[in-house]
Amino acid sequence: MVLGLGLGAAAGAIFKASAGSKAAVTAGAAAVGASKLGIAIAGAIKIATTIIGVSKLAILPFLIAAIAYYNYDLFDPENRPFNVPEVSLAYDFIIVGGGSAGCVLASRLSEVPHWRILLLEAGGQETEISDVPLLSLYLHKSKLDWKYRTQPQNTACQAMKDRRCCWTRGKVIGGSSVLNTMLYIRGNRRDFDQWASFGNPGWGYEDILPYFRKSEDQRNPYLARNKRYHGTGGLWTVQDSPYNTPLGPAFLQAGEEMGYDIVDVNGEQQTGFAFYQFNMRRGSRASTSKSFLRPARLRKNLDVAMFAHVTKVLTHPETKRAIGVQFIRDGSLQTVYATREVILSAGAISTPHLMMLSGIGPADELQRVGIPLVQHLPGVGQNLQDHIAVGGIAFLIDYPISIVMKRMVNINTALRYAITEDGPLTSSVGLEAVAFINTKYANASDDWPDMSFMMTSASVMSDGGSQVKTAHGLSDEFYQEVYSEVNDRDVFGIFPMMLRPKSRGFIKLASKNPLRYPLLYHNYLTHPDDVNVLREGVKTAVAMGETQALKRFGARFWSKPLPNCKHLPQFTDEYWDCAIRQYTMTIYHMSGTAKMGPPSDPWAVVDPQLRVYGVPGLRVIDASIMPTITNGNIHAPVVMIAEKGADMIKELWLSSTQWRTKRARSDLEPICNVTEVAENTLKDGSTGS
Ligand SMILES: Cc1cc2nc3c(=O)[nH]c(=O)nc-3n(C[C@H](O)[C@H](O)[C@H](O)COP(=O)(O)OP(=O)(O)OC[C@H]3O[C@@H](n4cnc5c(N)ncnc54)[C@H](O)[C@@H]3O)c2cc1C
Repeated sequence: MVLGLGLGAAAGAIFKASAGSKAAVTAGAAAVGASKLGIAIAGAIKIATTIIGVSKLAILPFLIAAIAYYNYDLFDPENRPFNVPEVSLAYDFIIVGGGSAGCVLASRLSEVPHWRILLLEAGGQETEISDVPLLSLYLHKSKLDWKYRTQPQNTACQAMKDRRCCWTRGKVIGGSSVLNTMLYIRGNRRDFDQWASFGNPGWGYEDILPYFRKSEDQRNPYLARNKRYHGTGGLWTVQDSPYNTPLGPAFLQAGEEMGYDIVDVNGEQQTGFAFYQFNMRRGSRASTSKSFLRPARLRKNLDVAMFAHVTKVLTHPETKRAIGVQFIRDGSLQTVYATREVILSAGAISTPHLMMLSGIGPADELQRVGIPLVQHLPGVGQNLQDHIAVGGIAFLIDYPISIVMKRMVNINTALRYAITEDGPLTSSVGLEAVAFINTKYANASDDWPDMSFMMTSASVMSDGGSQVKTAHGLSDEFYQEVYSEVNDRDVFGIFPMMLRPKSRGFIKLASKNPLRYPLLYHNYLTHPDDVNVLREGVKTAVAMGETQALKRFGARFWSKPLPNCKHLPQFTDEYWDCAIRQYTMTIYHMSGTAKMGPPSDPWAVVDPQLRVYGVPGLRVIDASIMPTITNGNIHAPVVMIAEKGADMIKELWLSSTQWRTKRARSDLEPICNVTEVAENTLKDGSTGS
């Protein structure tokens, strides 16, 4: 029906809608004129529908028209970052990858007015749709996603097409923070104390806690009162979801029934149940691009170049110093130089990939594909860690209260989202509450739980087998047999997520062609302890459906036997051991592929200052540096790493004698002479393929 209205009519309908709540918008609209506004709305609709595909969601044009009208860009004080058409010959710092970490770095480093910063990002701008929390699953497999798939393996993801897990990654300014579900979880103090104990001074919990507080703008006054753990006034908003179903409080009551406390999971004690804290601002996504980069967009010393695919880090042939990068943009191979540092923030897949393409990595692996060795570092691409959960653990209920997409996405909810910034569209795909609990394999007195429950007022069948199934890459046969008969029914779901996996995957090169994706080996559930913990997690999740708090809604576990496990008696350990290998769900927390460690650790790729061993002038600052994955969703720790990384860079360059001496001569003079470096590099052929 909405599509039938057509673009003009949809926009027209919006113009007629009551405009009262945003005075500034109304006043501004008069000044700009309806025709310009109409053009802008049409433009927004075109961009967003091209990216997502209009056939997927009939409401899309109307929703975008509403958002574009009520949040009209011209009046947004924090508009999108500029995309420079050309980059200069050289910058002080080049940041590769404008994702979660890259945007934080660009913002923090450009605070130093005499530094020139370049941020190179392979993707383009965010869209109106990527702002809408309920619709994030529509971004998977869209143009904003790199669409990685792992190599087929027998240990997990057996229910997926070709037995390959889908590893969604953001290809857009803001990176995976534009596609994620915005859950704000810092992890456990023991994670960081363990990092320090591995030989990484400065990374203990008390060292890193100030960096969590620094970025945070906690909008829940009750949580914000606790100033030891929470910050206010930072660039990154953390708020409660504006929309919860009655299932949200029921999850917490169920937790109490099970003997757990209601806690602030980012505070003193992690073990317990809580409502999620979200990186949202006024009900919309607070990506790192929006939160960190937009406030810096007018800085003269910061250039952001989008659609720039970096293919190689250039190193000096004698000193091995990183001196610049090559990238493909507008169909041509370009070179740009860094006079101080190149920083890799391309994420846990692309960062090790780029290192190997540049000759930095395991010598035998580079030799295999014919890349000349610059620095042998066996740990590059190894130590790959991720959090996995079991998908499809769903409970039918008797009341029409859960997130059923058909019911939730309509003109009313679109207007509610655009005008009052709340309603079902502000729900992050139904995620309402979180639990950190102990299976029998954890020591409960440690407050270092080994299992997290992500509790949702929806599940895989809540959109009738369309987008969730596609996002997770489930095969048609599997979905059809297990879930199709409960399409669009009211349900809730629990994703039991194993927190400290012992299995380790790896990444290797498919070829020396930089545009070919690397080969990804997840190795999920190859360690028997992981199987034990995940199995116990599933059993506890199923048992949780038996609590009074959830039984009140008529909760009953959807126990259709899984195709490959039918031969095993249901509810036995053998059955669960089979089941967890079917609908194995990544929580998209790839990390650890360029791990931080002391020089004595042969697998360490970066030192505790995040500098790459053996390659001066090159740092890695993103999820790759985690020695071990943190105990919870990892986005907040990635932002913390970037905040700390930026400070370490400032400490080095703003305090070093070298810098001060140079600075005395001229504030703008770089450490090395760009033209000289460029000429030498070209002469010795380092810029070649
Ligand atoms: C679907 C999804 C849901 C998630 N949900 C949550 C959640 O709710 N809570 C949570 O804590 N965590 C969540 N995560 C994880 C979290 O978002 C990521 O761990 C985090 O964003 C990683 O940050 P990063 O900076 O390491 O990488 P990214 O944010 O992925 O940034 C890497 C950037 O580099 C760019 N890039 C890559 N290669 C190149 C190249 N060759 N040239 C130029 N640019 C390049 C990419 O396009 C991207 O913008 C989720 C992730 C996904 C994908």
